[in-house]
Amino acid sequence: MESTVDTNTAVRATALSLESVSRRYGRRGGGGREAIALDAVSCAVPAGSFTAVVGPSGSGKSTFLQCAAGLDRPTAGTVRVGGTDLGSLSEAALTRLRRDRIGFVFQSHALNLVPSLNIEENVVLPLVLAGADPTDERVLARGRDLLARVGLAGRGGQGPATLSGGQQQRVAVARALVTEPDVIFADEPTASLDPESASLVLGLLRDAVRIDGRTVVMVTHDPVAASWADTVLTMDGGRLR
Ligand SMILES: Nc1ncnc2c1ncn2[C@@H]1O[C@H](COP(=O)(O)OP(=O)(O)OP(=O)(O)O)[C@@H](O)[C@H]1O
Repeated sequence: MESTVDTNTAVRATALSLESVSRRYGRRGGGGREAIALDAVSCAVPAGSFTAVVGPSGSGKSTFLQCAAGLDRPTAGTVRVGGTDLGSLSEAALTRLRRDRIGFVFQSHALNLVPSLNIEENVVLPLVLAGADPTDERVLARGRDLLARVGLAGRGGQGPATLSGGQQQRVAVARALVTEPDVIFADEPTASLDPESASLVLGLLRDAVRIDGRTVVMVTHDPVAASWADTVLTMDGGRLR
């Protein structure tokens, strides 16, 4: 096992930190000005909190999430997840960190789940990718427990296509919880849902924070969704307001 988790309590109390993180994009074809999607952004997200990142279109929300979650590498600055400097990791180590210590819920339920796997297999997929035996009773029990938690007990043997969009997003939340990650990143998780389904998904994310002490960072353009968070970070022109 890699000893990447810092045992210093002060460090562990911050689940995610960005220090002067910038992400610049060169103009296509090389001419003209570069785009500064993130401009020296610094913030510290405490463990066990629910943070929403809001702001107008093009303000840098997606770039913030991509850099914070190790899906993109910043041009400058430092991102730490659970005390680990993502910039110090090789691509392979970064992939392992994303798999084991970060949970993801994406915007489109169609993109979240693997259609060829049943619902329970989707939930335990991060454990199986990390080497767990999918037939191990403890793995199966964990999948069943999480499906019950998101209100889908007994549906594990079905395919994702048999569920509504809102139900599929609840499966995605269950999967994001399965590894007990340091941070769960949610990118517009309710964008394609009706208000009732959206409330169920947001309630599950809030419970993950309140009951399990998980840390959730959610990008949204929806003020109602943002109102479920403890802290709202507002982006404007690549900066935090
Ligand atoms: N691959 C890229 N190449 C060039 N510019 C980019 C690229 N990705 C993003 N940008 C620019 O960076 C800025 C921030 O984009 P970003 O997608 O992070 O904003 P956003 O707040 O998530 O927007 P939206 O709410 O519309 O998704 C925008 O000006 C965008 O045009």
